Amino acid sequence: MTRTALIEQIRSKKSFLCVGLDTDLSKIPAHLLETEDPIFEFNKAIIDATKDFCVAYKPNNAFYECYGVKGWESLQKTVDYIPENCFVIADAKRGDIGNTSKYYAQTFFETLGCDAVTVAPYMGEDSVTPFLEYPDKWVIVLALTSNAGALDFQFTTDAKGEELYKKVLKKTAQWGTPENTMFVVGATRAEGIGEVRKLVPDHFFLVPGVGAQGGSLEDVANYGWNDDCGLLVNSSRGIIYASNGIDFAQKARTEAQKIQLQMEHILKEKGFIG
Ligand SMILES: O=c1ccn([C@@H]2O[C@H](COP(=O)(O)O)[C@@H](O)[C@H]2O)c(=O)[nH]1
Repeated sequence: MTRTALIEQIRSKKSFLCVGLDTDLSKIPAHLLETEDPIFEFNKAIIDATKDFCVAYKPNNAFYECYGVKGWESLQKTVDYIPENCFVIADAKRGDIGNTSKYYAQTFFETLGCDAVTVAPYMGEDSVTPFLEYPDKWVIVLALTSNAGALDFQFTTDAKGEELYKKVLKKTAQWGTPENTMFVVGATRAEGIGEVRKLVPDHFFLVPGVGAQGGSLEDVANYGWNDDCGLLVNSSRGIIYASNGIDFAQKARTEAQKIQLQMEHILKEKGFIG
């Protein structure tokens, strides 16, 4: 999906919500466990229930790969089921020497058919550029993450007092363009989002950390907004596990709609939609 098409989806759905498909067999309703493919059946119901309120879905690979071939099949069926007008992110956090990254790119863009894949940039330019060779596909670089461990490396400073995450941003932004590169910035780091926005004013951010991790949507919008919205805000557990009963899909729909309405309000306030 192109940037223009993504922006158009945000305008028409009045939403910049990404629903995270972190589908955990120990958390899904018991009745689904009796089906042939419980992960896919759960995802299918969640997608049907939330597709009116979000512009993106983000399956996290860990929840699928742990089941081997069967997990990959559930993932492939899920990606194939996601409507055409939704942006699909493989949250796989890959990146390796160039000739290996090339095959990761093939996996997520050609075989699986996702629009974007998350990449850890620690191995540098040759580990990221193979993902940038696909037209209309995206690399989403980990920049400032939402977890406690972000403090271990990302905020460490050099002799001039510059934090590592800022160096990573400045460098990785040069490898691609705002048409094929996004950055992961955690919602739990509101002021950090503002710092990142200063360095990369034009790029989209994928922002995990609202909902279960406690980040604030208002803060994200205040610090991370740009003229094209520039934000895809993810919530996984807060939506998909709103209930673990028979009503799970309906409850997920209600949660997604709640966030979409807050987003609509923000989009109006910013003058992005009428
Ligand atoms: O900094 C990061 C990068 C990735 N994630 C991922 O996003 C979702 C968040 O799930 P919630 O249930 O909404 O907390 C999950 O897949 C993480 O692996 C992140 O949280 N922070």
